[in-house]
Amino acid sequence: MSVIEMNGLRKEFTVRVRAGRLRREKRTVTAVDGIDLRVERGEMVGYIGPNGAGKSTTLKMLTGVLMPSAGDARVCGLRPVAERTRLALRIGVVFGQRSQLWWDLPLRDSFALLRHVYRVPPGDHAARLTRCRGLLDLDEFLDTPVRQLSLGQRMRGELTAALLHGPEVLFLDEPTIGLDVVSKQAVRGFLAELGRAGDTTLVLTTHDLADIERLCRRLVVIDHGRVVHDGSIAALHSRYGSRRLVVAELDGVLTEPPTLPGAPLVRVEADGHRLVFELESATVAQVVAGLGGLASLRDISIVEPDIEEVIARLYRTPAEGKGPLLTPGV
Ligand SMILES: Nc1ncnc2c1ncn2[C@@H]1O[C@H](COP(=O)(O)OP(=O)(O)OP(=O)(O)O)[C@@H](O)[C@H]1O
Repeated sequence: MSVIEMNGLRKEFTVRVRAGRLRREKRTVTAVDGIDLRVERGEMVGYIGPNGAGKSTTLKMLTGVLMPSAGDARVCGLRPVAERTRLALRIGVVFGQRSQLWWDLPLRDSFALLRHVYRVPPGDHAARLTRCRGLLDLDEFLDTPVRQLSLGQRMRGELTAALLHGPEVLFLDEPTIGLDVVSKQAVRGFLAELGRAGDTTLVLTTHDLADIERLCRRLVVIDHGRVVHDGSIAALHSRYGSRRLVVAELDGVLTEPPTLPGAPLVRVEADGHRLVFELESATVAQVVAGLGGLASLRDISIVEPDIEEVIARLYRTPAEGKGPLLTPGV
């Protein structure tokens, strides 16, 4: 059995919108539009999409905060809303904008309280806390009231709080939003370590694609509440035709642009001393060999395709049958 299952999961909101100077009309906003997805134990899934795509709404349905309008979700075999209390013992949730810590208490006391809330055996609690203290460098601010923590420190506290009861699934909504480079690295390193251990399933929404590149082998992209891509980052690159580039620095300048089979020349820079080729079917070795016969090579480098660029292209591509987000209500 998959640890997360969604079958035709759908969520609509009824909103009132202005329709003229004094009139207001009811409209239905389709936030999640029939998602079918399975996540297996130990997977690390990046769940991304443009603003308003339906990411947070999906996570809220999976964590029992929101009731689906239609379809069905199961997390750890449980129905999130109907079995919310049981589910809470088996999942951890970190929502970047919200806190599960006690504002006036030092972190250490929040952690102690959580042990009682979740009825965690003292030995398990102590072992998990020791691990988090080491990996997330908590010791410096363990005795500081949460209200005095910086965002990065608080986020490290939130991650710890979400893990102390040993959840099987961890849902993270924008865990690195607003963090400085060092805190981001700490959080990513910690999550990567958690993923490597293999017993926690991770679902992560983020607008920071470096999070995804660092952490997730599987990428689910949603737009207008529908899945528009489900697969690896490499699959995304090949689907959108993004290829690696080879940049060759030459000692001299060629009189004619070189033609290399399987590696078209995409641009010439530095007054002809730098040539950039796209690797279509040729290998780097073939490009080097082909160029070596024509000019003296000073340096060669490979540029990986830029994920930001691919994702931007994906967001701009209209999904098949993508309807308007707002439909008149009934
Ligand atoms: N409580 C609500 N009432 C009405 N509309 C809502 C509600 N919550 C979300 N929506 C709408 O549902 C759509 C999806 O919102 P959601 O917050 O799930 O998107 P998101 O992908 O998480 O976006 P972001 O990246 O901006 O956080 C949006 O059009 C949003 O305005």
